[in-house]
Amino acid sequence: MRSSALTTHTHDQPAAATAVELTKIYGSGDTEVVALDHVDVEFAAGNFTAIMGPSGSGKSTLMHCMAALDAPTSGKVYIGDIELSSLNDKDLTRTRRDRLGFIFQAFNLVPTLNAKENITLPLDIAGKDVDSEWFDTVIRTVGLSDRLKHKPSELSGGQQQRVACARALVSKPDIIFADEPTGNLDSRSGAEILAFLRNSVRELGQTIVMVTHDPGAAAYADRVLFLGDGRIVDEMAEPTAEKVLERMKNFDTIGQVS
Ligand SMILES: Nc1ncnc2c1ncn2[C@@H]1O[C@H](COP(=O)(O)OP(=O)(O)OP(=O)(O)O)[C@@H](O)[C@H]1O
Repeated sequence: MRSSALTTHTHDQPAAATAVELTKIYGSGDTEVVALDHVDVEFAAGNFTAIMGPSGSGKSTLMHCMAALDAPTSGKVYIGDIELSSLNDKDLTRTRRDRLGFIFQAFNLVPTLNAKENITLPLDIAGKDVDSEWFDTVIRTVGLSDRLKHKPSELSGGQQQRVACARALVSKPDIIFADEPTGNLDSRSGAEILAFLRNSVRELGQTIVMVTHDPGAAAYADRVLFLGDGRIVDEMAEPTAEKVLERMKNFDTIGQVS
């Protein structure tokens, strides 16, 4: 069992999350796969970052290690100033619950609960009060005011993902990790979700890290990180879909087939 002492880490600029020399190796011997190879990265607070790269480049592994869903082989991950490997299981669960929000490709809603109940579920489980003013702001941001009594089966895919976005936003997490959040949506619903995520960064000050394969989705971010073979090989500020697509094409020309 690890110590529960919190290790502090000082930054020149406060970052919502930081990886230092983050390495993840799956398997051993002949079957060893280096999924992340000494990755150093900071995710600035109040920023929207997209992570792109060919299939197998380590995007999901990076997100899972940053989000305390998987443990690194070596290196450190910080959420704010908290170093994750310094936490015992209980503190890790609490950190995940209190400081992190998640949006997945599959909406992961509870079918028997209505939209409002799904949105407040994490707070209810944590025994925390719902800040009704904040709840209203979030609901307005994601445009769900007239759908709160509906069960997931009575909502479209886009509406269900809006519920998942609201659920992630409502507890005011330090950072939201989104894994292909528009992967199951038609392009119009996907664009709506991306606009909500963008708005939540601009208007609510939310920090978001999103894995995507879609250059159009990455263009909503402030910054795009490009992973190749478990390393950050490039990054782009003020991305456009065209610029991201061009950059992704370069991966193919150097043999990293997507
Ligand atoms: N549980 C695991 N066991 C063994 N190898 C794994 C495991 N998870 C991931 N890998 C390997 O680690 C590498 C990185 O995988 P990862 O899923 O992070 O890539 P990705 O960029 O998210 O890929 P995709 O775009 O296809 O989802 C791949 O070679 C993958 O096969």
